[in-house]
Amino acid sequence: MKSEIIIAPSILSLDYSEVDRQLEELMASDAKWLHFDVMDGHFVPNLTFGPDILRGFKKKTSLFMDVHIMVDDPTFVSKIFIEQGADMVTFHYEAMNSIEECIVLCKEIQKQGCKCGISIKPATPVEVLDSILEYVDLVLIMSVNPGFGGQSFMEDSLERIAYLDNKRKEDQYNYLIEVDGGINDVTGKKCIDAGVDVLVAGSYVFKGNIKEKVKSLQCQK
Ligand SMILES: O=C(CO)[C@H](O)[C@H](O)COP(=O)(O)O
Ligand SMILES: [Fe+2]
Repeated sequence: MKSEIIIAPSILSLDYSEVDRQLEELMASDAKWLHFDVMDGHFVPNLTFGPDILRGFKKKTSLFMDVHIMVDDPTFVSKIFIEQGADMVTFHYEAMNSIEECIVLCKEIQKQGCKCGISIKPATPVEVLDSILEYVDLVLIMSVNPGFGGQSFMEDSLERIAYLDNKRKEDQYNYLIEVDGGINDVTGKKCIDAGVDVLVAGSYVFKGNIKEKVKSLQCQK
């Protein structure tokens, strides 16, 4: 079955002196999601947006809000962003004490009416996620070390995507597979071939013509 790839431009790379114009271009593009990177300066060495910024974006656009929290305390932070209208909250396995604790938080997020994703950094073996796969709505494979936009795609992410795609077919799970970091028209195509459903792209989309850049990433599975 063919399904459309979802493009999730990351607002980490938005030009904040031209937010209105860039958002309008984005809304006129084929992008259906907006990827919202939350960094706390501890889990990753960078600081980004708080919940008020999400509320502001919600007033401007009806794009699906894909909130990626790179924080030490996902239980506390997820609640705050759900209250401000997150449609999906994706937290990191590495920020939690165990996979059992991840499953508990996943269920709590879903109970609050939000979809839940789980993410792993490049150095974490993908198999650690096996027991949470039946519960999550999305798995996010980080294809760079989280913290900054503009880094190069790590090629071994492709095997991790293929593992999750096979597992989903074998065990009839329903999660989406998302990839984040160094995505452009070349690396994006490789990820699609490996089985990805959602491409996050920051610097690639916001440098140049946004509509054309989104289109160049969008193709059929
Ligand atoms: O989570 C992230 C960084 O931690 C961002 O979503 C990601 O880096 C997007 O930027 P780019 O497409 O430029 O790599
Ligand atoms: Fe991200």
